[in-house]
This record gives sequence, structure tokens and C-alpha cells, in this order.
Amino acid sequence: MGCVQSKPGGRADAYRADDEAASKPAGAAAAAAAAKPATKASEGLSVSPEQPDIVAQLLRGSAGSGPAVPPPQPASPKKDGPSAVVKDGVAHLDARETDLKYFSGAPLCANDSDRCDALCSLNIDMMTSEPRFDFITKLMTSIFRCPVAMVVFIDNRFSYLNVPVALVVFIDNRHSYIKSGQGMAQIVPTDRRLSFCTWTLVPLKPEMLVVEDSLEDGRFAENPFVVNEPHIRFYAGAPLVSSRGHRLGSLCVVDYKPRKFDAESCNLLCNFATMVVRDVERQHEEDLQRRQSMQLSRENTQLMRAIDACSDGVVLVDVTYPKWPVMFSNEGWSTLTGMEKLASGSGRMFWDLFSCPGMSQQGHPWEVYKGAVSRGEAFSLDLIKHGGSGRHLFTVTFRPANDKLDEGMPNITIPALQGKEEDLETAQYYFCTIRRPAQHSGEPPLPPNQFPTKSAPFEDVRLGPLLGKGSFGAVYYGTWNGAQVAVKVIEHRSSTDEYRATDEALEAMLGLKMMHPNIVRTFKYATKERQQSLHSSNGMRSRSLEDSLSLSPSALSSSRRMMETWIVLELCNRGSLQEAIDKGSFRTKRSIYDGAPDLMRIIRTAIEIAGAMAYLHSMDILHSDLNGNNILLVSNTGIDDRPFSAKVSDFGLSRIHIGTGAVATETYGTVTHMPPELLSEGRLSKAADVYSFGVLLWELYTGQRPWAGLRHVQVIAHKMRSTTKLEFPPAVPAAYRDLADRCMATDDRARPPFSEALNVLLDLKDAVQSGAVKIEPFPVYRSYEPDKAAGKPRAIPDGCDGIRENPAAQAEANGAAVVTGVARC
Ligand SMILES: Nc1ncnc2c1ncn2[C@@H]1O[C@H](COP(=O)(O)OP(=O)(O)OP(=O)(O)O)[C@@H](O)[C@H]1O
Repeated sequence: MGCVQSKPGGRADAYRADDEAASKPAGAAAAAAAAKPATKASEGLSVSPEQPDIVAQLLRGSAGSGPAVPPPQPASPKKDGPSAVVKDGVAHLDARETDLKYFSGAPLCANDSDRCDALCSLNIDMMTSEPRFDFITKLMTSIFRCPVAMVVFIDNRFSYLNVPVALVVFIDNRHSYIKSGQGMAQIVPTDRRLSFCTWTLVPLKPEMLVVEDSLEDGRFAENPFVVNEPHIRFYAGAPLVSSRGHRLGSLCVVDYKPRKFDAESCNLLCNFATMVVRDVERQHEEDLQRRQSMQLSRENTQLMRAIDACSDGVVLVDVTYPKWPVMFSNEGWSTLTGMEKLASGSGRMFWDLFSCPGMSQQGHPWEVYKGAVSRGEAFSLDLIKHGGSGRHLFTVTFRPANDKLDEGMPNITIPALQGKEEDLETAQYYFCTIRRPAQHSGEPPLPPNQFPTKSAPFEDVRLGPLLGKGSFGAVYYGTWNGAQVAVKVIEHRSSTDEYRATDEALEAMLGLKMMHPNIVRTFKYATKERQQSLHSSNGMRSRSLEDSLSLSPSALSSSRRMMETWIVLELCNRGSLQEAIDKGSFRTKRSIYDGAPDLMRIIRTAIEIAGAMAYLHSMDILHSDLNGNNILLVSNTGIDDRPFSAKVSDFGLSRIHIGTGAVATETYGTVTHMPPELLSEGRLSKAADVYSFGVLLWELYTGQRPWAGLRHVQVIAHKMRSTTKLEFPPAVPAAYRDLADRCMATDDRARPPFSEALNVLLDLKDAVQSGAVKIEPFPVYRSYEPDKAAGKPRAIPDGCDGIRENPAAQAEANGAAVVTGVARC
């Protein structure tokens, strides 16, 4: 069923709201919006519960919808009037021809920003045409026998029209929005002043907007889409009212000839509108649930990794079934018992693997302990393992999975099992912690209800769950004298005297002497001989500490002992800068499509990083791997209005800078942030850190990943050719762009020292604060590549092997400076 009927003269649809009433106060315009509802509803009309007022308003006409205003004045058509134009894929008023005073469109309703927030919170991808809406609009064109039906969402700047293809041809005469899929609607963001639909937001209460003949209605008679192509004459729109009462947009039908719209049709349109909103809300709810369950599964994985890292054997059992099926076992379990690793679904029962000496007279252990389990009690038993050679005695501690680890520690249980009080009372899962009994190992027995923790090299440091793993080792949450800390655990071989790093070098590398508010503090470290591999058993090959100290591998004798170093660090509780950039934390939040960079937040964060780096360089320490993952965030203690402040971390690759020259290194940081001289010659200097900082400035401002979509080899090739650079969007403040460009200069001598970068940023902060620098919004869904002709996103193809095939390389071949910011959504 076609959704567009061709009209003589190429009629099509697009909107422009032009109105004399628009220059009136909002309330007046609100009444104007309702002043021409031509529908006369009949008695017995059914009203959808979610939109009770709509038809009632129709029955009453416009009375009560807002302050009284003069009825709209009919206006005569202007054949040579202004027109809507499409710029960069957005339908705008043509300001050259139009006196904007007369085309300001519907006035903003009082709660428009709440309304926009509500729309934003639903995470609707307004730029994507949805087949489910196509189905409804096609149904509507057939039921109402009109050429066009649309679902339109309206944010604070645009109406997102899902326009049938034939109309897209009209709206954008360059045809750049026509994709394959004939008959499918395409989305055209349209200046909200042009939109008929924005008038459905104006009345105080939701009501239908029916324009039987636009030439007879003062709000629309001079609208460019009435006066010119596509000559809209009829419009009927029902607001899309969310279950919380916010109007998100409208569902509308349009015709090119005047027509009547009876009460039954209004009712039907309202019901369709309700269907659309419920569908959107249901989809949102499902997305939320999906995200939550992904989060839960991530947390579960993290927990399992943390449990895996325990040197004691841990088994998770389901105590609601006889014999207690095993759900999970860790590496320590296999090491201690010699049994295979078990997972949920393996069908193995705990009480088939062990027996309890002396309990047979009392009954099955799972029955004997039923009471204790139902009360969620912890208990310990000496058990004999079945199978294998000989009898092995183990002490096993049983603890409810939703029990607390100990004072000051977070709840290290399965997240899915946490939470409800009633769950605590009827615990289903138990952790069984297996240790050899005291008489075998010489260790004191494990007190009941205590989760095993690693023995600490420091008496006063306790390890909690795993926070993450890096190439040098694992980082755990921990407590130290009651304070929350992060503990980095690194495995390495003991140093020979010949290659022993000096205390001074080690301390510098660990950042022990650094005291700066924007550098992650290292409180202390200690080394002990390692009892058992923490990571290698997980298949993870740890990079050793002496690798980072550039000790010769040949010097590492296999006879040397394996050591474990614990480094106690300041805890950074707000994740990494990279995560914050990816989440859009450096953009003003309205919607992802029209937000602007939050310049103040960006500059303040950049100042913190530049300050920390200036401090490091003043101590002749190079970072050498400065990137968003190595800058951690902590909750802001009120120094400004950001929720976080930044701290430079991870001196794993740091080198002591000797003299003024550069340090040769074979250790690499992150390719995207490395300067050309480091890539080509392995030459590391203070200027290399400055280059990485320049890339960070670009990321902070654009919110994008540098060189996204390119392979490492392609990134390196681009950098080596040095005609290629990261380009900023046009609206960036010049001082900011110049600083970033200087930092990323190919010639390392042209890069400013951090002290200078810091001063530039401080000046810029003052300029922004005083209003001297304006912040321009720019959409993030578009690439900033110089191919402006197409006016649409151009993604660099992934998986393209040859650099020549890359559009960036082609642009470069044409002499253009190439930009690599690629659409994130
Ligand atoms: N002080 C800290 N506070 C909170 N979390 C931390 C801290 N230090 C590190 N982490 C977390 O631990 C993870 C591992 O950190 P680590 O420094 O070992 O490696 P990385 O920086 O991710 O990788 P690489 O060592 O390869 O550069 C990090 O991703 C981070 O999430």
C-alpha cells in the first residue's frame, strides 16, 4: 500500500510553522492552537484513558485550553513566499527570504525543558526510521485515505519527521537522504518553527490539532509549506502523551486538499497515538532491562574472576536441592582437591564429592543442615574427599552467598542474589571454602563465617574484589587502616644484584614521591615471595616488574624466586576519563543530537591533567602512556561544579628522564596517542607526553575516539606521513584548537611545554567564564571529515587493509588535511 500519492506539480510534504500568533505570548498562542479545531465530536465518543482530555477538549472546542486570544486570521496564499531549505540534512527556514519575525512557529510551552528531558530519557533514536512506526503510518494512510501519515518526535530544536521517500525528494532537492528501501520513511530533522506538530505542544492540556484548511487558518496560511510546495491544506495531529503526561511529539495525517475530520476519526487517531507511545515506552523498558541484565552479568563475571583469584578453593552450591548441585568452582578448588573445575550444569553434586565422617547415623548432611541453611547460618565441617588415591581430609566452611565479607568490605556476593531482605532469610546459594585442616597444613583453622582473603604482605592491608586487570598485574579494592584504597598486585621474579633497580628508581617508577592533587597517590609498597600464581593459572601472562625496569631477559634465571609486589594506591571511585568521554560526560545533556561540548568541564579537566603533567616533568619523570584509560576520576569534593576531578595514574611505563635528551625505549604505549618520533625511532621525551595530551584535548572536545575505525598499521602510516591530523569541528574556540594543534605538532620541538599549555588553558577558562568565548553546539552523530559535499556522516570503513582504500587517505591524496573523527552512533 503506497503511502504517497503523487500530486500534480510534484506535491509533497514538509513543514514550516509560520504564524502571526507566534509573536504573541505563549498562552495566547496556546489558545490559537486550539482556535481552529474543526472537528465536531459526536456523543458517545470513546476516550482513551491515557488521553482523557483530548476528545473532551474537542467536544468543548478550544474553551479552557488557555487564555483567550483573537481567533486566527485567514491569510491569502503567497505564491512567491519564502521556502524551507535543507542544510546539512536539516530542514530550516530560509532566512534569506523570510522575515523570521513572521515565521517563529509555535511558541514554547512553559514546561518545554521538562518535556524535552522526558523525551531524552526515553533514549529514542530519532534519526532512525522504525519499521514498527511505518506499519502504523501506512495503516493510517489507508484508514484516513490521506497521502501522508507521520510519527513526529519534537525536541527543543527539531521535529523529527519520518517522511515518505517521495517527500524526502522534495525536502532535500539534492536527494542525499534517499536510501534504498523504496516506500520506507526517511527521517528529516526539521526546524521546529516549520512544524505544524509543534502546535500540539502549546495547549495547556493535550488536545487534537485539526486544520481543515490551512489557507483559512492564520497560524498556517503563510507557512512556506502551505504557500509553496507541497501546499499542505489539511492537517490533523494527536499529541503523543507519555504515561507521565509529557508530550513527546504527535501522530499526524496530512493532505493537499482541504477536508473534514470527524470525531470518530479524531478518536481513532488518538488511539493510534496512544499505541505509539505505549510501544515506545515498552521498548524503553525492555532496553533498560537488557542493559541491567548485561550489567549484572558483567558484575557476575568480575565477581567470578575475583573468586578465581583466591588461593583457597571456593565452590558455589545450590542448597535448595538434595545433595547440593555445584554451580561454580574456582582454580584454587582444582589445585587443592585435584578435581576438575566445575560449572553450573555440570550435574556434579557436592555431597557426591565429599562425605562427612560420623554423620551417617544422623542422616544425609543436606538434611542435617537444612535448618542451619534455612536460617542462613555459616558453619564449618571436616570432610573426606571421595575418589582419587587415599583419603583426603579437608576443612570446609559453608557461608551464605549473600553474606558480608567483613567490616568495611563491600558485599562480595553474587549481585543477582543480593538485595531483598526475604532473600537473606531464605538463602539458596552457599559458598563452600575449602582448606586443608589445621593439623595438615599447620595453619590455624578458618573461623566460621569468614571469607578467605589473601594473606597480606602488610599486616594492615586487606584485599577485596578485583577492580580490573592491566598488563602489569591486577588491581583490587582494599582497606588500609579503615581507609578505602586500591591495591595493585604485580608478579615478578626476584632481582639479581646485578640488575637490581635502585630504590630511588623503583620509588620514582611507582610514584611514591609524587604529591600532587591530580596524581594518583601511591601510599606504600611491599614485596614478598609468592606462594602460588595469582594470574598465570587464569591463563593471563603477567608482565613482570623488571620488564618495566628494562632488565635484560637473559638475566632472569629460572632459579630466581617469584615475587609478588603489592602497591597501595589512592582509590579512584569514578572510573576512567575514557569511560567518562564515551558516556558523553563532557557534553551538555539535552540530547545526543544537539548537545554542545561542556567547555568549562573540558577545560577544568584539561587544566588538572596539564598541571599534573607539568609537575611530573618538573621532576624529570615521563609518563609515556598518557591516555584516557590512565587518567582516573574521583568524586569531586566541591572544588567546582563537576561531579569528578581527574588524576593521572599508571606510571607503569614511566621512565626517569635523564638530562635534556630523549630516552630510547622499546616499551610502547597506546598507538593512537603516540607521536611520530616515538613510532619511528622509539624516541621518548617530554614532548611525547605533550603530543598525547594534544590527542586527549581532541577527545575531550569531540567526544570521539581518535583514528576510530583504523587499524594500528593504518594509524601509524597516517602519523608517519604527517600530512594527516585530527581535525576539530568548525565551532571550536580558536585558542583551544591552536593549543591542541601545537601539542600534536609533527616536529617535537614545536610542541609547548606543559607549563605553557597550562597557562593557555587557564586564560581560556577565564575567557569562557567571562562570556568572551561562545560555545557552539554541534551534533555528534556526524563525522567531521572535510567531505562536506555529501553533508552526511561518512564512516571510515572498518576492516580495510590497504591505506589507499581508506577515504581519509584518498582525501589526503587530494591535498586535503584528513580528519578521522568517526560517528559514534
Ligand atoms: N587507583 C585506582 N583506583 C581505582 N581503580 C583503579 C586504580 N588503578 C587502577 N584501577 C583499575 O584497575 C584497572 C587495571 O589498572 P592497571 O593500571 O593495572 O592497568 P591499565 O592501566 O588498565 O592497563 P595497562 O597496565 O596495560 O596500561 C584499571 O582499568 C582501573 O579500572
